[in-house]
Amino acid sequence: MDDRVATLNPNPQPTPIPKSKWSKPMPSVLVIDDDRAILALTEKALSTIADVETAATAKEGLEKLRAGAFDTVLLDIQLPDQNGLAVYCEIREYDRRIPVVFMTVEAASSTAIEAMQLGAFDYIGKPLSVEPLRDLIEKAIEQRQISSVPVAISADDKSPGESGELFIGRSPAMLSVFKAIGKVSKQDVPILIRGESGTGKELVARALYQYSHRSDEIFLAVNCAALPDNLLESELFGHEKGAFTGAESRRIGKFEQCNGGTLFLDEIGDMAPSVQAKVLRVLQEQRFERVGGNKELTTDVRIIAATNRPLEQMVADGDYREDLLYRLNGVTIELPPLRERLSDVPALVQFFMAQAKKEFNKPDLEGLSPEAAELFEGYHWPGNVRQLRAVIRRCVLDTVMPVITPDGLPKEITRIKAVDNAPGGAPASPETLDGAGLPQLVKRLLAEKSTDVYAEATQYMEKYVITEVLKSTGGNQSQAAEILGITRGKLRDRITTFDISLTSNVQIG
Ligand SMILES: Nc1ncnc2c1ncn2[C@@H]1O[C@H](COP(=O)(O)OP(=O)(O)OP(=O)(O)O)[C@@H](O)[C@H]1O
Repeated sequence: MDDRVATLNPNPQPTPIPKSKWSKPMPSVLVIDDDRAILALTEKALSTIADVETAATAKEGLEKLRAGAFDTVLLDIQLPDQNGLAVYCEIREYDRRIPVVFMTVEAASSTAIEAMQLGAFDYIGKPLSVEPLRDLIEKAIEQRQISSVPVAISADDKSPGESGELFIGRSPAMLSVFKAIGKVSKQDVPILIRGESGTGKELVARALYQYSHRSDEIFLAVNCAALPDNLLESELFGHEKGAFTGAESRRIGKFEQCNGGTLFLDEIGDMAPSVQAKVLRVLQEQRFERVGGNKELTTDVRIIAATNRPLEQMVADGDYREDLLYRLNGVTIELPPLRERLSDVPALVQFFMAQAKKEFNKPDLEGLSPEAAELFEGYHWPGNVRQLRAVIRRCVLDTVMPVITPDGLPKEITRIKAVDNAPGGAPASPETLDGAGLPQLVKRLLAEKSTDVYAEATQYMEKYVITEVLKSTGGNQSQAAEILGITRGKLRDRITTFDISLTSNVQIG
């Protein structure tokens, strides 16, 4: 280890990486309400996540909107000089991609519901509570960033400009991906993006949207794995009042809200059969019903879907509808894992290094030493580009030297040569697979300055839980799936992913 580093930092503690959730330094939010107390409250509540501008009338709000560049508008439903819906229509006219969140007095006023049918982002009831407000506005800002930060496709060194993102790739595999994006973005057909986690599927979705004929229309994203099945159905298709316990008013779903626009369905492999059937119908006929409703609604939405799941295998296991796979699979863009295109690593390193140097204000940092660069190009990157980006950010933040040497790299990268260089193979974990190993694992990962603590700890827990349940069923996978509350296909998927051996881990046979 380098002496100077040791002297400067004898007991290295991982330094928290500042959140750089947004591509711009600080997003901006416009709040329009005639109640001064609400303006003061929202300004204070949102000041940690955004620059907040306020306006007390519709006129003032619309003037400010046109003069500034806002990422979200928080709008009172009833203003002294104009009705909220009319104001919404003017905002929409100006830029229909700015998310608008309504503040309502009744739980769900008919105006708010009408506005959502026209594409408003959401509504929130008064009196406002700080946490839910902040969460909702964060979601709205994220939506705005996803749809409006330009994704520049680059096979060379061109800069993305001040606020854009660069989609890097020079390998033949990535050049084919770029070609495919160019070819299909203007065709109004559903597209399925496939690839492991962290390979850039969301970037492809955003590029497809931005180069499409619908680029001035709304773009909404739904992560199908993030919601339980019944909530996902209601999120996508909406529900009627009284459709289920807790459905106190009508709710507009994403398919209705996104009419005319593009809907990005992330993790489309993680949908219950009932939701799969409804999505298939929208794909075939552009028709659906709200949950608990019998009125047939039509929508004109372009679907871009993404998954990292083995859909063909899931069809074979009876966990996924073949007709839905067939519909989705018409146009597919396949993103190869980073280990299969290691020639992209130098350009990615250069790009993320430049970003991190700027962000952490380290203009004198020269880059990676040749030995460190070689390790980067020899590593198998199980977390793909997301992991590479996180490692670079961590290294840039932590280094006190002008050049990053192997000593400054996380152990999983330097260890790899000695431990396991097999493509896709995860480095061996010294912790035993009993629940007690978790604190030990987290401690080790922190000491190693890992940039993948969440994924590694979650995998450890998942592997532990699945192994224990399999033990309890004597290796019977159907029973185990039932007890775990997951499908057999998902269980099989996990057994393969975590390399759970029924003989050595579960001790069957
Ligand atoms: N080729 C690339 N060039 C530049 N940045 C990239 C590239 N690929 C991925 N990234 C960056 O890596 C991170 C992960 O990408 P993204 O979210 O698109 O992956 P994903 O495949 O959608 O992952 P998941 O399946 O986990 O949602 C993002 O910060 C993205 O900007």
